[in-house]
Amino acid sequence: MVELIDVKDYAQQIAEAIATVVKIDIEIADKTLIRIAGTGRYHKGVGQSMDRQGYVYREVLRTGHQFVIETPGIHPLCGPCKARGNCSEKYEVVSPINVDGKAVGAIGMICFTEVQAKLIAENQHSYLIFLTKMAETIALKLKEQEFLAGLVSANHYLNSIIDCLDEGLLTTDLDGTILHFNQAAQGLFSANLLHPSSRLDSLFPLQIVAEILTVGKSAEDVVEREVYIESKKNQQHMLLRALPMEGEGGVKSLAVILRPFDEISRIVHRLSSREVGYSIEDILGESECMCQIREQARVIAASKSTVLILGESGTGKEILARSIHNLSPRRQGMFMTINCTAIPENLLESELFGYEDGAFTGARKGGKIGKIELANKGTVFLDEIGDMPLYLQAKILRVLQERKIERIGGITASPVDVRIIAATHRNLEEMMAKGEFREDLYYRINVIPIYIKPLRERKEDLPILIQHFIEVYNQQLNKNVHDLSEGFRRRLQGYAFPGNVRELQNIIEYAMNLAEDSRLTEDHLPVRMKQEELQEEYQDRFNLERIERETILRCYQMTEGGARGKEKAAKALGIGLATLYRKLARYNIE
Ligand SMILES: Nc1ncnc2c1ncn2[C@@H]1O[C@H](COP(=O)(O)OP(=O)(O)OP(=O)(O)O)[C@@H](O)[C@H]1O
Repeated sequence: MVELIDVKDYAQQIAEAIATVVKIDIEIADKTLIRIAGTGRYHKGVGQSMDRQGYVYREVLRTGHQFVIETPGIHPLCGPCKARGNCSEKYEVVSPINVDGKAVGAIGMICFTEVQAKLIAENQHSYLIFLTKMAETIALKLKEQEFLAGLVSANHYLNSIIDCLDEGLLTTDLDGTILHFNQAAQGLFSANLLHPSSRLDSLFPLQIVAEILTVGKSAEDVVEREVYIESKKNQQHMLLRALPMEGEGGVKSLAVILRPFDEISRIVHRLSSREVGYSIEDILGESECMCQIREQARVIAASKSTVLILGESGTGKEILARSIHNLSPRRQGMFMTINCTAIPENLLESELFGYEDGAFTGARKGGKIGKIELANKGTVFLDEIGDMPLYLQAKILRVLQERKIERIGGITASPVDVRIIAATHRNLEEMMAKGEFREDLYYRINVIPIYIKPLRERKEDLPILIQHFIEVYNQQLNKNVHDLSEGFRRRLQGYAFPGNVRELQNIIEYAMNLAEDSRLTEDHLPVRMKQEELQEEYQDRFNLERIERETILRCYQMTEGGARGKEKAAKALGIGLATLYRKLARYNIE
């Protein structure tokens, strides 16, 4: 809030101007009765309190009205004054200085001679109007000062808001001269590079500057480009966004916003990671293989070394890779899955490495960042690496060796800090032997190999996995299944699960959809499983030939052997001697 004292110099000028014209002394006080301006004998007392003699002023401030005192010293208002009856003043006119209807001070004309007093008395009306106008002039100055102070504080406020931003923000006119910038922007550039009136082309490459300035031509265009800024400490990879600032009369300036690229990846990761937040505890299984894998994942998570996960489709290679990432110090970074089979070969390279502006016909303007670069400070999961074409294997090898990435059409390689986890269901050694997989890459990625056995070789994991998927689908399908028929169990136990855990999950989902009560039975199994011949173990258990061979062997072993033994065995088995000889030969028993 601006006070009268804040415009005291102006008040003094007004007081002196009036005094010069009317040849009468002027005295101005604020609302606390401090003399803030004065001429003649009052000049000395500027800054002092009028508390003990300013009784007329006090009344003017209280009422907000103008007062004319024709008999100072004996007027009733002068009652408490110590100069009462002995006052040197001859005539006094005091006007309030009103701001928004409130008296914030008072201005008075004080006569010390009879001549002055007579002059005012004879022209009282004109003098009163004049003094009122002067009071209004001071009040206006005060309002103006208040308005300016408001502007200054709004400006401070806006500056502190833009200084709060983590993003670098700068504004420029349509010719590329910098108008304004925030602290974050200043922190980005080398000393003295960024200052009011510096030029955009001293901060960014000419091509980017040209693109930024095109934004000024239309209020709708926005330009987004990657830039590398030579900052105070090092080179910084930033995303630049330029947009027009619409003002009165159209676009007169542009805003340029700079964000660190890493941060963008982190945001993408935060937004996309919710459904993929696997932890190592989500990898179920009591088999020795699974227990060892969980243990190994915990140990290797902290390292940066490449991991190669081997296993058939659906064994959980991807969830293992995600768990390793989530256990690692890189978990704040991105987990980027690249399925080398799913992406057409001609697109895979640009997906992985990105490209520069104009790298090839049809390339997007401004270029494109590749997935490996996007995952900087995170993990890249190269799924089905066995399906990666040989020429790309060479490029991946370079990333692993040099920790640098070069975009298609690029001339320089930029550093990239990613951990690679590769996976495949294929036999890379066989592929290597046939020349389908690079030997050097194989040894680079095979630093920490992890093999996940197929589900049929770790059937002891079945109960916990079945239980888990039943719980999942009880929730999803709003069911209450908690029991399995013996037949259901036996079918699953005997099944070979060519699709591994993924197939088991599908089977349970299917059965849960059909289940009408709390029990899953054989009837709920997919047709392919019901039609399936009894599976390996089952087949094996009831295989007649095997049983016959074992019976003959056990029986013959109980005899003393030789011709006599064979006779005894044939008799015990209830078959002829010739049949026994035939079967012994067939089953290779001797
Ligand atoms: N040990 C496990 N515990 C819990 N769920 C598992 C396990 N293994 C696999 N799954 C589940 O099986 C499905 C397939 O897993 P995932 O995609 O990780 O397998 P993959 O080996 O990467 O398959 P592909 O090679 O076909 O890509 C997922 O739904 C996953 O949650």
